[in-house]
Amino acid sequence: MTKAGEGRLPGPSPGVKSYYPAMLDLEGRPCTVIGGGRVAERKARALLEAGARVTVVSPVFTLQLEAWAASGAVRALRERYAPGLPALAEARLVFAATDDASVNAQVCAEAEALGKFANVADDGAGGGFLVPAAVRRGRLTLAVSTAGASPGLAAALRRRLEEAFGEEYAPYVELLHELRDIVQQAVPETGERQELFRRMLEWELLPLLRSGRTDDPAELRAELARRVLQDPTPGGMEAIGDWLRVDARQLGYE
Ligand SMILES: C[C@@]1(CC(=O)O)c2cc3[nH]c(cc4nc(cc5[nH]c(cc(n2)[C@H]1CCC(=O)O)[C@@](C)(CC(=O)O)[C@@H]5CCC(=O)O)C(CC(=O)O)=C4CCC(=O)O)c(CCC(=O)O)c3CC(=O)O
Ligand SMILES: NC(=O)C1=CN([C@@H]2O[C@H](COP(=O)(O)OP(=O)(O)OC[C@H]3O[C@@H](n4cnc5c(N)ncnc54)[C@H](O)[C@@H]3O)[C@@H](O)[C@H]2O)C=CC1
Repeated sequence: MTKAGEGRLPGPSPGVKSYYPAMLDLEGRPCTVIGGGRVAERKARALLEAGARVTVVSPVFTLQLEAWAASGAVRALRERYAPGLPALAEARLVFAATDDASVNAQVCAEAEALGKFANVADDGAGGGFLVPAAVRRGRLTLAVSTAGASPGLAAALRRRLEEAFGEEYAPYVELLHELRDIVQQAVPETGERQELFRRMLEWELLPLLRSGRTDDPAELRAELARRVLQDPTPGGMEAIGDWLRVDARQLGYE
């Protein structure tokens, strides 16, 4: 560990664009996509998955965007982009996804002037933020970005992550979340809590949760919660680890 004041000042490596990774809560927040093609549809889909209020602006939409508009999932404004658009002024995030580079640049400039972050489909360096390729497993998100160097590589790595981190991670993370809440209530001392969390990560839960291996993740969660509450100590966590191994053997994995 370096002492305060020592070493190189934090900053991007020379010559390499260094983006700041963040998880945005867009639930209920207005976001506007300019354009109605394939790329606009992909951006709109990700926004809907995040619970944003989505407006799309374009004279023409894909069939999927049309369907979302008809069902009320998105608001569709059938017009070409022009500066001063209220849907842009009210948006938290702006996406320029038309096939016209000059329109995308205009959208980007207007968003910038209004102090908004924009994503520009044909100019990664332009707008303020990029969209990474992402794998979602419940509360777990794995995101990959190449800072615009190769979106195809980001997508390929996403596919590899999808294989390596299966659906079982969703109940796994849910389980850790629930047990974490329990330990936070039961153990007042931070250092002790950290030790328990560390040991929980050593439990062999993932093979148990892999599809078809345990009947009911909620039942397993309840049983683990009971055991954690009974003995919230490092020894208790060790004992649960042993119990899980025995259980795993009974289920026929070892
Ligand atoms: C800069 C960025 C801006 C942004 O859009 O945020 C951007 C820009 C551009 N993409 C282009 C092409 C393609 N993009 C994809 C796919 C994705 N592109 C995404 C993000 C980003 N793309 C941002 C950088 C992300 C990063 O690097 O970190 C993903 C990850 C997320 C998403 O869009 O949802 C999503 C994969 C999702 C997934 O599969 O999981 C494919 C593959 C496909 O379509 O299947 C191709 C064709 C193959 C190829 O060209 O590689 C072109 C050239 C257009 C042209 O030449 O005409 C530009 C413009 C330029 O490079 O300047
Ligand atoms: N960032 C990314 O992931 C990718 C970006 N691209 C880039 O994104 C651009 C768009 O790609 P696609 O969606 O496949 O094109 P597309 O041709 O399917 O769709 C273009 C859309 O822009 C709309 N549009 C055109 N002028 C407009 C205006 N003045 N106001 C509002 N809407 C307008 C059209 O109505 C159409 O809906 C491409 O030209 C390419 O440069 C391409 C592939 C991936």
